[in-house]
Amino acid sequence: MILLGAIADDLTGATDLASTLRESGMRVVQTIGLPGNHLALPPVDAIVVALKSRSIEPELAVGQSVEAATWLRSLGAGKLIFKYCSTFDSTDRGNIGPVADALLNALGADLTVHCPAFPNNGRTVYQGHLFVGSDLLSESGMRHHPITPMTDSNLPRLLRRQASGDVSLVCHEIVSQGAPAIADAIAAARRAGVRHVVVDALSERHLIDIGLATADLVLVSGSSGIALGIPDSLARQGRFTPNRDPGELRRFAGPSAVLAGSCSRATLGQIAYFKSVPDAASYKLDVAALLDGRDPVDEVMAWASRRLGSKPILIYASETSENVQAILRGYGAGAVDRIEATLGRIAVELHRHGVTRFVVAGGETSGAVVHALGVEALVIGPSIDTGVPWTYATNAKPLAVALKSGNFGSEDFFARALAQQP
Ligand SMILES: Nc1ncnc2c1ncn2[C@@H]1O[C@H](COP(=O)(O)OP(=O)(O)O)[C@@H](O)[C@H]1O
Ligand SMILES: O=C(O)[C@@H](O)C(=O)COP(=O)(O)O
Repeated sequence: MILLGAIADDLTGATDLASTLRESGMRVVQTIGLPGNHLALPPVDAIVVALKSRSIEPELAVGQSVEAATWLRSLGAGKLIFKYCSTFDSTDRGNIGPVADALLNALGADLTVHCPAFPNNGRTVYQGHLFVGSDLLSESGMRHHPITPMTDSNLPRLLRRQASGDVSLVCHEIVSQGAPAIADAIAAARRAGVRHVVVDALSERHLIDIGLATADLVLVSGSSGIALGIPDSLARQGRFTPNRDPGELRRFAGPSAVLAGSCSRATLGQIAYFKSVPDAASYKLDVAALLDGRDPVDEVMAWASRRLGSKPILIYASETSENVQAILRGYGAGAVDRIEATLGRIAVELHRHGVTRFVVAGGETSGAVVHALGVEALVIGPSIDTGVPWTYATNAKPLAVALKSGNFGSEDFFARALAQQP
């Protein structure tokens, strides 16, 4: 039996949430999609189901999310989290509003809260407006996102366009008074027939208070920040005792490797830093040659096998956004799938050559790599950086993976991750 279930709309977002729960003393497993019945799981307090539902058709996202919710409830989860991106990645068609509505219906619940704030990564909500650092969401890089361009920062307005039922705001003036004031405001919203309540949050303190104030809600939604207060609120209800070591660092013998397909600014900085580390070796895939039909895997493996075990290695396809745009103009949108598939095949070859620890940069890239490696579920270990833990495959021979959302991690992330797993 589990206490808590979560449905995440992407893989690295799921890992981010799972890591937040683990940091509060929960034993957590993340499944890659909805697992089959055969999957054997260790005893855990929470399960996070990582879907890939952020940008698929709303009907599909709704179907998969409800199926995941039904499974999590059948395992005993008394409370569910719907995790989406801290930049509220969605369009007027969804998928945040439709999925939240469908989950409310499936759970027989009347109201949920929404809070994408993630203060540690600069995402805050003030008067219902989402900020990325000091910029409104609509003035951040997210306004140019290729699939979910965010041109409005007003969360209640965004939700009114996507969801059914009334939307209201619990603003900073109330949130800053603490959990009882937030709970009163939510109760008033419920009496007024509101279905979706956006809650301001500028700090982790606010998020913890929101967790305490929503103890009786069966569904909460937001970024990983929404989970900060939940273990504590379950503990206060006498339902959870934090584990002293909820997912220890596991050390596996064998070499390690970094694979990067993310082209985000943070990842490009991490690659540049890694290349400056004495003794580290890096290999840049010739993406144009790959897309012209030359298979690079044998060449990469010849390069890697000379270094495996003696040096930390990085293999990457990542490029600046101008170069990526040029590749996409030249080779079409299908290019990204071929790059992802190639990194997946390289991961399989490296694993066959004894690599037991992978650091992977990029949400889609991580999906391709864990899929290629046949990973079905990951036990969550200690965090390397905000939102990025070491994780351990439950069904493969010794295999540790650190899946990094493109935007996450400090400059020395790769080197630091590998240093934790010497
Ligand atoms: N040189 C390149 N040119 C074009 N696309 C690339 C290149 N390198 C990687 N990609 C693709 O860019 C995408 C990056 O997305 P993702 O892995 O989700 O990273 P992030 O988390 O930063 O968004 C992947 O689909 C990857 O295959
Ligand atoms: O909430 C967040 O910012 C992350 O958990 C997340 O979902 C990141 O998504 P990608 O940037 O698409 O990896």
